[in-house]
Amino acid sequence: MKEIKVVAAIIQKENKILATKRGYGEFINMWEFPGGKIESGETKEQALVREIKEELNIEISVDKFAIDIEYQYPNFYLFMSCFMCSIKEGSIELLEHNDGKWITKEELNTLNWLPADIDAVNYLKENM
Ligand SMILES: Nc1nc2c([nH]c(=O)n2[C@H]2C[C@H](O)[C@@H](COP(=O)(O)OP(=O)(O)OP(=O)(O)O)O2)c(=O)[nH]1
Repeated sequence: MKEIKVVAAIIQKENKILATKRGYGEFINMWEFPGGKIESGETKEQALVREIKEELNIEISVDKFAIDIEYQYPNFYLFMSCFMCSIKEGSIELLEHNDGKWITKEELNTLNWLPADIDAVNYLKENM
């Protein structure tokens, strides 16, 4: 079974976090935390900073580890590390997603999240 290693950014601003909607592929129109696959030679933090620049055109600071998630999808096994982040510079442009919104803890349950993200959503319900 193929394994993929991904990093995801839970970007916080005041009491909200950023959710983004996938704009293409197998999971189109489901909500996620922006991020992507770790490339060889990168640390998780480096991968996250690179992915967020590519996807949202902002500079982030990676502030704190949040949660590690493992999830078996039908065609791959996912390892995903999530970090609490904040915006250092720039304003968001959705370069790869088709929607994005700042949501409160109470709104977490209103979105159709990728299945692996349920653990991160539960983490946020306890920790944001
Ligand atoms: N970025 C991100 N990916 C997630 C989350 N939850 C989740 O199951 N994934 C999965 C979906 C993708 O299969 C994988 C992330 O890979 P990716 O963002 O590079 O997307 P992709 O598969 O479209 O990659 P590519 O074809 O562009 O190389 O992890 C999440 O919250 N954020």
